[in-house]
Amino acid sequence: MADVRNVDVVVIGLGVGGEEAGGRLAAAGLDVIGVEHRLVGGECPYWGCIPTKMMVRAGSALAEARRIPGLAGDSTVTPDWAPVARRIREQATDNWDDKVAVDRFTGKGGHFVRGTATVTGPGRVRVGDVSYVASRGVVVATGTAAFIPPIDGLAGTPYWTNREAVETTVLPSSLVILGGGAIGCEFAQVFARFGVQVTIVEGSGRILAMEEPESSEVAAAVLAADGVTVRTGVHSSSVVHSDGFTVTLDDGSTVTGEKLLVATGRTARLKDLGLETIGLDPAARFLDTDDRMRAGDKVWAVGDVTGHGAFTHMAMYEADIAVRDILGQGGPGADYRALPRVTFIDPEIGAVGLTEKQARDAGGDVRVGQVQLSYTSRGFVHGPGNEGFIKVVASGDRLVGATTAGPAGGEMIGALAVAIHGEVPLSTLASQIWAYPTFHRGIGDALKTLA
Ligand SMILES: Cc1cc2nc3c(=O)[nH]c(=O)nc-3n(C[C@H](O)[C@H](O)[C@H](O)COP(=O)(O)OP(=O)(O)OC[C@H]3O[C@@H](n4cnc5c(N)ncnc54)[C@H](O)[C@@H]3O)c2cc1C
Ligand SMILES: NC(=O)c1ccc[n+]([C@@H]2O[C@H](COP(=O)([O-])OP(=O)(O)OC[C@H]3O[C@@H](n4cnc5c(N)ncnc54)[C@H](O)[C@@H]3O)[C@@H](O)[C@H]2O)c1
Repeated sequence: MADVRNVDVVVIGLGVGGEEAGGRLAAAGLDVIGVEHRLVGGECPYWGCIPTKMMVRAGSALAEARRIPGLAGDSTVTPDWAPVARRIREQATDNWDDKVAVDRFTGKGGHFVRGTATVTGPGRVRVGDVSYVASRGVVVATGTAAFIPPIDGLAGTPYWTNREAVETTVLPSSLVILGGGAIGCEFAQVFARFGVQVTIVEGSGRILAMEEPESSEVAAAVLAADGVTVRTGVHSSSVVHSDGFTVTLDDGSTVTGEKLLVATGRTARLKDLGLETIGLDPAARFLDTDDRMRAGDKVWAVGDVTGHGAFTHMAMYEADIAVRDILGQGGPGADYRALPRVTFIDPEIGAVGLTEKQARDAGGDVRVGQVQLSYTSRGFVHGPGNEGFIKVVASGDRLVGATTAGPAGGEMIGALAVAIHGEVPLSTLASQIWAYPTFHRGIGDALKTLA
């Protein structure tokens, strides 16, 4: 007979979104159960954003040092993975121990339960032998796992996902990466800069296919300059592992690598959650939500599971909306027009809102402006490492999308996100003063070319 406990809210999954929602609700005085079966904090701090950006930082340091000749003298660069692996263990992940994060949650008044949660009915969640009955409701924040494509021979081989790639203390001599999205490209550049022979196999016609075609071109050029082989428009038909991996592609060619990293997208963790007991489809790719993050009666969903964009800032944003709704505080509902994202290769590729194609498909009077970063004063001064561009997409008298690729591309995009979020008229942007000689002054140049 299960032990039954009455509470206010159960949060399933204490990753980025769940920890934010649960912590805030507990701090507001609700009786909150937070359930996590792995590590509190989720993918971002342990196998995602934080450790991978430490890797990117290390790779960028090597690249900058290699740019010294011609700019500032001579340099000899000897890459060593040991400090990167150490920093990931000691500073990012506490060796994959979440004590600090658990204390952070309980310090706000949340009740932490380590285990796997299953929904058993409206407002009801079971963890082990305990059934929780949540009077206010349940927040589903179970995130995503790496999607493993059904490639002949792949299952059962010791392939890497992002988790093994982050945890590695020893670099392979060669690496095949399946998938040229953000994960594939970020890892490819880092590992290549540390001397690994990297091959990306991307099924679609271009890497970073979700972004502007110009972003894909810049990414392909800089990855090639770092020694990465990029194969696009080919899928792998089979994988064989013996000493290393041999991947056969559907054009009959093969690529080989000591290791194989699968970076072909993510799958929402919804399957074994018991969603059918509350009238939701466990086979759905993502959970449909309204603008208050409600997925059903007394059920909220936040973060990667909603499919609005697998980003930490999205999980935090949606958690905030759900918290306000549960607490009856009102405020603005979800608005995804100004969703920013940054692919952390060098140059960083920042983007916000719609691509040119998405804007044209949506109809309206679409105009586009663009400037190459090397044509701006700051890009010229910067010299080596100044690859990139700024592209702005307008519909009517407002911006609806933008891309900022370049050094600090991820910082530049902030200005354009404000313009889109705040619906700033183009005439107001045109009269703005942009500091000289900054990279972001190129935004003013790009706006002048709108046509
Ligand atoms: C390699 C990589 C790099 C990334 N880099 C960036 C970046 O630079 N910037 C950025 O914005 N985003 C980045 N992301 C994406 C970011 O990590 C995710 O968007 C974010 O973690 C989503 O948060 P979440 O709360 O939705 O899910 P998660 O962080 O995945 O958390 C979900 C939690 O739920 C738990 N859980 C699942 N099912 C159950 C259950 N039944 N019972 C109990 N617990 C359960 C899981 O163990 C997990 O801890 C990256 C992702 C990867 C993989
Ligand atoms: N900097 C960041 O914010 C950051 C970094 C990493 C990840 N993320 C998040 O994680 C998500 C997942 O990243 P991702 O790169 O795995 O997914 P993705 O969907 O962005 O890219 C996956 C790529 O794999 C390709 N692909 C799929 N099946 C394939 C196959 N069998 N063979 C070859 N190619 C195949 C797809 O065409 C696609 O281009 C991203 O969408 C992003 O939201 C964000």
